[in-house]
Amino acid sequence: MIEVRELTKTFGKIRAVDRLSFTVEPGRVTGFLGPNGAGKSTTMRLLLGLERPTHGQALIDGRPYRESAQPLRRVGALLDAAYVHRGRPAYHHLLWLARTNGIPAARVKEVLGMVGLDEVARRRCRTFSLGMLQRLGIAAALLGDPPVLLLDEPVNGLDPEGVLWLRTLLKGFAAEGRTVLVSSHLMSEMALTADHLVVIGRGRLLADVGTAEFVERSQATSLEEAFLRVTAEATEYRALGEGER
Ligand SMILES: Nc1ncnc2c1ncn2[C@@H]1O[C@H](COP(=O)(O)OP(=O)(O)OP(=O)(O)O)[C@@H](O)[C@H]1O
Repeated sequence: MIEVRELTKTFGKIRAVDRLSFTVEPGRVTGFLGPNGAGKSTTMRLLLGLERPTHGQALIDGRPYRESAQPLRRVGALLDAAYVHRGRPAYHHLLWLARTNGIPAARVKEVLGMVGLDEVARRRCRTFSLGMLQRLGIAAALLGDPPVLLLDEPVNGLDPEGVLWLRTLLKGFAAEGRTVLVSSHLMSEMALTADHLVVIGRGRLLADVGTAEFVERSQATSLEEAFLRVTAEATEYRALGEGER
């Protein structure tokens, strides 16, 4: 389980995450939504110990991620697909990750097959398209067969077959009782993939609710409409509040 408790992160005067609290339960896909700059990536970076909270806690199974001896076996994460050694072949990128986490080399071939990159595994990462890099990043996240997946906009750049494959994979993961947190701006895809949503705006929690209920509550006909309504209302409310102070 992922737990965020009263989490706050400021960068100078910018409050990227603002007293945010939510939990991500196992057994379902949780979509992490919010407009540009809402604080999704910062929250994920805090969960992975890549930033230190100004206040509050970001925990995975009750502990900070930094304390893991073999982190890839605990959490599979994809934050930025371009964050690879460009001169290294895809196979070696994964092999290096596997070796540092006590994962057998045979698993590298397995995940390359799972993400459909086996035929290009010996090519250097710099020759990869965005979609291929995303697949490589997902392969890295799957290496340790982790109980928790944390993916920041993994759908970007994937072709239609890749989008369907990822949707099936995430749902399958959740059905096995694992925990999945996935951010995306693609509302139609999130409507198909996510059972539950955590929606944030300007670092604050706007909704922590089932996907169907989120749409119903906003009296919208689609997730896109509900999302636009909820985030616009929050912006108006904040602007009003700030004007009154
Ligand atoms: N290292 C940093 N230094 C200064 N400001 C930062 C830093 N990282 C993030 N921010 C700011 O924090 C806020 C939240 O950014 P974040 O990237 O977490 O949002 P996001 O929801 O992931 O956005 P997007 O959907 O555009 O990816 C933004 O105002 C951003 O400019």
